[in-house]
Amino acid sequence: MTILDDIIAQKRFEVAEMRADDKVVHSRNILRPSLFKRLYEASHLQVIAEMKRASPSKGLIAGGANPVEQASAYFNAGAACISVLTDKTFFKGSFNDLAAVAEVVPIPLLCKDFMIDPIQIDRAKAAGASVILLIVAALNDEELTGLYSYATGLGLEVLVEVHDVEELKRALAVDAKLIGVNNRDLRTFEVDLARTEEISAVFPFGEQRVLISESGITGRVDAERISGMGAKAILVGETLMRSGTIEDTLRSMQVEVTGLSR
Ligand SMILES: O=C(O)c1ccccc1NCC(=O)[C@H](O)[C@H](O)COP(=O)(O)O
Repeated sequence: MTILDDIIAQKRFEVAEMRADDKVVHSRNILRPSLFKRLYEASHLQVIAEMKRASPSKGLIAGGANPVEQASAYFNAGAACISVLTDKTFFKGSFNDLAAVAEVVPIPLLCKDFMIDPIQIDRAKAAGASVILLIVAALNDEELTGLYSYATGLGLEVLVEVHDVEELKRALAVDAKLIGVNNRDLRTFEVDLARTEEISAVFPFGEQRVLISESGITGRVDAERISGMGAKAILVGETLMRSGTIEDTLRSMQVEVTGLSR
């Protein structure tokens, strides 16, 4: 069993609980700008800034973090999108965190969770998300297609996460526009920015798609390296959560995109 298997087993249990319980966290439904458009048109690397208290690989990162304060700092520094980890068991997050952030920032909002069932997508939307995550490694082709069309049918954008070229092919088969490469192997926790390099070498940049690099990004030097690969955005959690100067740290990563991205 890998950690991803453990997480998915927990999600099956949570989905059963959601079906039995009609308690839904609602947020005001604010119309948010398109994340795809924002990233596609960007000349500088955009930051998807994550609210992350803990993780399976690092344990406690910022246990007492306040999602509203964190998101406000991200917004003030020009984040393109805010990602909120809503998983409770492994990341100490919640849909309440997402709903609280939705109340205070007007930019795209990503519900970062391990989606295996439409009811989770309903909950994400109700809590104010405008973007959801689908992890190719956690879904078969039928599930990926079904959840992708369910989410887009609700007017949500979908970030499809891949880790290798085979998974990229599966993401392209559902016509994903926002494709994230997770530099962290979710089975072994090994982090290597070369994962984004590998995917960027075969990425169809000419087809109105954007490449996003996720995980293990520690600062400006990493951002410069990734911008040279043609990625339009980075998804950053731990580095921002541990920073004593969140706004400066975030701004330092908004470097010019130097790679071929269109
Ligand atoms: O972060 C983990 O340990 C982890 C383990 C298993 C599944 C997912 C995991 N993280 C989710 C993410 O994708 C990251 O939170 C996100 O990309 C930000 O990563 P980082 O900047 O390294 O905190």
